[in-house]
Amino acid sequence: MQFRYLHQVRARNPLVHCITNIVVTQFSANGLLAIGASPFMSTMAEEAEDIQHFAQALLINIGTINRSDVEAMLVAGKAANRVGIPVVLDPVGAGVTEYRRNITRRLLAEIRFSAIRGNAGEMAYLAGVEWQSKGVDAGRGNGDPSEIVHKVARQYHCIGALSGATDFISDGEKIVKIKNGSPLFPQVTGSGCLLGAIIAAYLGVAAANDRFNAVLEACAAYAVAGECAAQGLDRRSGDFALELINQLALLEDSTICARAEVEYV
Ligand SMILES: Nc1ncnc2c1ncn2[C@@H]1O[C@H](COP(=O)(O)OP(=O)(O)O)[C@@H](O)[C@H]1O
Ligand SMILES: Cc1ncsc1CCOP(=O)(O)O
Ligand SMILES: [Mg+2]
Repeated sequence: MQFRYLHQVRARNPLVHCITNIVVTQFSANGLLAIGASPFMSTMAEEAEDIQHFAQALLINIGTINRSDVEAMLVAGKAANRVGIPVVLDPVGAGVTEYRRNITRRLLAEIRFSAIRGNAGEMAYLAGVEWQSKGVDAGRGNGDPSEIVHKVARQYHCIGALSGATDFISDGEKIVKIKNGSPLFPQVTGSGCLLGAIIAAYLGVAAANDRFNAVLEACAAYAVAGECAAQGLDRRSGDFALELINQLALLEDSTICARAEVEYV
């Protein structure tokens, strides 16, 4: 498989407007800088419309959402849809409380998302598949992740990306799995959220008819960077968080090409 989007991201330095959670804001911004994108973290409804006129992509992440964030997300999301830039949803903990279920329903009804990225629990909730999520973590379930991601992509007319030990990506027709990664990823809070931000950066440089490949490449690049970062670290998850940022900065399309284990399902 050819990998070419990382080069595009570095060449074009897309501005990614992130309305994200307070746990991960700095980590996400540093990860975006490392990959070659330009983060703009703003949660103000007052400027949310203006930003869409100069940003290349918008990320909406509901991890620690409050009332004013919801307002900013709706203003930003609708403006991004009007302007035509891609919008990514990270439905953190979407199904676990009535509050999050209501907000998720509203966002999905009022905004068209180009991609939705979540862990198995979050994506199973969106697909209406039985699953035991554990707060913001994936939890446990018997559902087939490839069916879940396919269902999310079909239902919301977007690219679905279900992350975990194996990542699954679908456009509602094709389904691909990526086996790269590291067990240190789930030991670092914000590692899923950063993937959502990087997907937004990749979509920010992709043509509208090539979004499946852009999301696939973003997931593969990120998982490969994690694999490189984990080398020799044993269980040192603190070092992994730092080294992941270093490896995103050092990553080359040729490394992704040599290491990525991508298979059609
Ligand atoms: N057990 C694992 N082994 C390898 N990679 C993993 C594992 N769990 C998650 N990942 C990787 O971690 C990144 C973040 O995904 P994930 O942990 O599912 O997100 P979240 O933090 O939202 O639950 C993805 O690149 C995924 O491939
Ligand atoms: C721990 C936590 N609590 C609310 S949001 C958040 C961050 C979740 O980040 P990620 O899904 O990337 O681990
Ligand atoms: Mg998450």
